[in-house]
Amino acid sequence: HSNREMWFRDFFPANMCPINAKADTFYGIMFDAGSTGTRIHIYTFVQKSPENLPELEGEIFESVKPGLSAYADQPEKGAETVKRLLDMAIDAVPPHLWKTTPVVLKATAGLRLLSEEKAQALLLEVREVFEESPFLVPEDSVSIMDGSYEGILAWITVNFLTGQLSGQNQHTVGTLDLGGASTQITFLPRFEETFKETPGDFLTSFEMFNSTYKLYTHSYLGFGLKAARLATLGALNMEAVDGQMFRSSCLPKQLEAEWHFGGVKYRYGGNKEGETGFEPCYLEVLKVVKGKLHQPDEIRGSSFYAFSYYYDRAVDTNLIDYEQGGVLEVKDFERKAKEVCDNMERYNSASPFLCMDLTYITALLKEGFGFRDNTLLQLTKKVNNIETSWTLGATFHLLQSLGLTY
Ligand SMILES: Nc1ncnc2c1ncn2[C@@H]1O[C@H](COP(=O)(O)OP(=O)(O)O)[C@@H](O)[C@H]1O
Ligand SMILES: [Ca+2]
Repeated sequence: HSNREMWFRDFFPANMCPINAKADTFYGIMFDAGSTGTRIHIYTFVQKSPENLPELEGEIFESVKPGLSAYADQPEKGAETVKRLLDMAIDAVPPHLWKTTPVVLKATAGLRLLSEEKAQALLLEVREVFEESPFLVPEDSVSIMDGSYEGILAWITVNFLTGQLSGQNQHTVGTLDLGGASTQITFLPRFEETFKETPGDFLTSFEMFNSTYKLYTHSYLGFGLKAARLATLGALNMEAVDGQMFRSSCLPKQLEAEWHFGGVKYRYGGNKEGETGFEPCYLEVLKVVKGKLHQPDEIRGSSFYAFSYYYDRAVDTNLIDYEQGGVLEVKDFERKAKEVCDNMERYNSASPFLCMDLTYITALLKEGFGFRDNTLLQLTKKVNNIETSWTLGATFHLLQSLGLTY
């Protein structure tokens, strides 16, 4: 707009100015290619004045299952799922803003676990879908995200949404993300001790909104909930063994079934003659986590935000409400694990993996990260109606790199 057209701006409060209402709205499209599903987040921002940060106005969210890695041998079909989601953005973004709206896809642990060749074939097909769209396709718009970014960006999202990244008196909160194939822990250390006793590759400096944050973050590949199921069954990285039956005391005795993950078929079942229940199950699961994770002393007493499968399993067992979320203690997961595992017949109609999943979450929190029984977990799916996902942090980072914000 020329200055002449905008002369009346000064006569209106910014948010009532008739031109402001639309002229300074812009969009960002971020795809989360997770191991269990692909999701599109279309964010709307409003730049109310040039000297302030743009404000997040809203989000449109949609998802499909399974994830891209399920199309390891049909990359074109995989990219087709992305195209269908991108069509939503065509409807959501006004046509005159298409060519300035960036679109980016970041894949997480599902693609990290595929062979380089298969992963690249998928990414290439997705890139073609983007190039054929009317949106702005930045360099490197389709990639596998580094695990440490996954944690950092989720931390940025949660702390931005809870208002901890603006103004003084920042009381940031740590984040726990439990995906299908990997799990992340991220927090801002308060004690010098933590920096001293932490391996260097668990610490990253990150710049956002004119501040530098030195964060503790790590992504454990193969420690997501579904990968942990395979590890517990002894089936992780066992692609070669066809038709083998994997048994566990964490599954209903009479169960025999098949399961597809990452394009591989697994047969699994309960301990027909042997033991079942929480005690033997906990011992099995313990083998997967014990001694495998770094335990920062500082986190033992502090509270964390937890989402993804922590949230889903807490909902499944009525520990929290699906809409509201809630606050739990680590020991609540253990109590539920015992209840479910020691009464497996009663929970048969739910997922046969419920006992194993809850037991794994308990072991991961206690023996993996070293949390106390009474550590508080804030379970949230949305804050102010925005999904608590790394995608928002990634979109801020993207806007920053495009010079649209700082
Ligand atoms: N928009 C979302 N925000 C936060 N978590 C989500 C969202 N969509 C799905 N999830 C959760 O992510 C978990 C699945 O992890 P996923 O992202 O597929 O695997 P990974 O992170 O290991 O690649 C599920 O618990 C699912 O509820
Ligand atoms: Ca994820």
